[in-house]
Amino acid sequence: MINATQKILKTKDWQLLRRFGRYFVPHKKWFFLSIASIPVTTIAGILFLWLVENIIDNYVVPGNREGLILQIILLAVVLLVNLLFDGVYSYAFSKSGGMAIVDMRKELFGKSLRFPLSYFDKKPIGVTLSRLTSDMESISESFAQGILGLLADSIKTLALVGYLFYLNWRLTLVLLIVVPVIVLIMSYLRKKIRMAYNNSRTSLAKSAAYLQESLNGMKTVQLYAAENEAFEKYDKLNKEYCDAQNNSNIYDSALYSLVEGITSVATAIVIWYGAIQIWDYGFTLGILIVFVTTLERLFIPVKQFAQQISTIQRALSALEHINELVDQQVEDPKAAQRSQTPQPLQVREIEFKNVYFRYSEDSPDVLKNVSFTLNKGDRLALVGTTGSGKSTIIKLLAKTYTGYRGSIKINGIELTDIPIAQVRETISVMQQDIFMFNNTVEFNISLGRESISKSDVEQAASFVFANHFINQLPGGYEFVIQDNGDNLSKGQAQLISFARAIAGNSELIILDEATSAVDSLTEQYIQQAIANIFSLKTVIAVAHRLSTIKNSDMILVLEDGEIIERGNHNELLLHGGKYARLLHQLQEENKPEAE
Ligand SMILES: Nc1ncnc2c1ncn2[C@@H]1O[C@H](COP(=O)(O)OP(=O)(O)OP(=O)(O)O)[C@@H](O)[C@H]1O
Repeated sequence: MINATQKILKTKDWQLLRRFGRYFVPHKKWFFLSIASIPVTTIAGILFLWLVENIIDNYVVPGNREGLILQIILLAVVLLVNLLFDGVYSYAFSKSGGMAIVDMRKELFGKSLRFPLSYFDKKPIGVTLSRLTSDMESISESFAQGILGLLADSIKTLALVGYLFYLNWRLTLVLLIVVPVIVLIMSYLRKKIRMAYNNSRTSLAKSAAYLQESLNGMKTVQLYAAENEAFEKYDKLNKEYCDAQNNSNIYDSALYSLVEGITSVATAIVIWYGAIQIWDYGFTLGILIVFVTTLERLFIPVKQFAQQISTIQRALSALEHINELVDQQVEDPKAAQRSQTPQPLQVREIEFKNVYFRYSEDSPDVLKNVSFTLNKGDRLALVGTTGSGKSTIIKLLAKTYTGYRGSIKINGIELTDIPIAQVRETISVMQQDIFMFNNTVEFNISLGRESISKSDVEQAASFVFANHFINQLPGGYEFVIQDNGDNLSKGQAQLISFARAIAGNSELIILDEATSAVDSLTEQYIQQAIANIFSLKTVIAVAHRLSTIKNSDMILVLEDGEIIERGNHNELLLHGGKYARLLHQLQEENKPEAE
């Protein structure tokens, strides 16, 4: 049966199993305990049969009452030992498997926290979610029901077959004729099962991704009365999943029924041939009963083998999916080994030199020949129409994306040579789309970073004028912000994001200014907060506010990925080019703010 298992599993599967086998190493104690109990249960199983034969042929048939009780007690003891060690086997095996899967989940979640953001651009969150939840669950189930049973059953069956050969080799050979037939059927259906199961996992991941996206975008869905469309799309995806699942079940059932049918026919043949053996070769009744008992015992694992293989196929398919996560490059492979977070760089100079960038090989350059230099304390504003490449400059500097051509240096060191963790410690990005965690105001500012104390949080909030509104919230810093900041105004969320960036104490602040209009008091706070940040830090701002632009030392005007104008506010106004037109447009759009 082990050979059959090897045939059923391909080399790639063995590689997968070997790859994931390393998670068992720390729990090998339990694993070996379970393995050690297999010989005990195997010997107990054979001993049981031997005792049955002995009792029937030497006590029951000759009517020998003396000593029968002792034999029966022995039989019971052997059965109990068998049961006990069966229990030890399952417990220890499940324990090692369970712990290995917990470790695997922990490691992969930790790893996915360090996936490059570009990974999440390409893969819907729901897909990763489904890998870490349902695929893991599937492995855990298959592990307990598939591999666990298969291992013990294979050894027990081999021992049983050996014993049957010893009792009567002819009858045993007849019995074994069915095995190659079963193996052939299983090899044929294996591919189908794997394919069907793969399809069902993929459609589950798709529908999970859509579900997650719809729940996240619930407000938009409801406000645009798009519930029916969302429902229909989910219904379709759900049906696709159901169909894929059905397909997988059909192959599963076909496999099980075929094996069941073949074993029933084989049982009939064996009973017929066994009867002939009794008439012609003087079989004892004891051996006949042992054979009939063993037939059942032998075919139970053979039948389960089919089930176990299909469960293992499921696990392998889930492992294949999870393998994609294992193979996914993380942003900074050495980060996990570092015990301390790296020190931020003391920024003296940032230099972009002839930088070109495109998001993928087959798309056009979105940055072309971008060059500029920024010194400590400088305030740089990036302006330009939508899609001109402002945010891309920031994403490159923050190492959200790599693969630029040209040179980007901080303090003369090429960005590619600076570990990503150090870049992130050096730079704080105030994002336009602010993500709020379902947690307190304090957590949303500190983000749980150990180096940031409660007083750091309060200082940062006062520095950016967020303390005024925070103190008015019920519970102040303990006020719980709902999912994505639904119970805060846009302006308040912006102030919290300012405090979040300042609390990190980074020297270089990147401000991706939000365009959303806020009330005039909050606007005043925001402008004062930006003025405070400008007075203290080196800042690069994707600027939309006139005040931010005017207060910058240098303005870069971007168009279609290129810097078309550069200078300060007055110089650019005098020049009367794109900047002057953009400014005019801004003043028109935002009359109350224009000075
Ligand atoms: N993740 C991405 N994948 C592919 N293309 C992208 C991606 N992000 C941005 N782009 C493209 O790169 C170009 C520059 O985008 P970028 O976001 O830098 O512009 P922007 O000037 O910041 O615009 P806005 O003011 O609207 O935020 C655009 O054509 C955009 O479609």
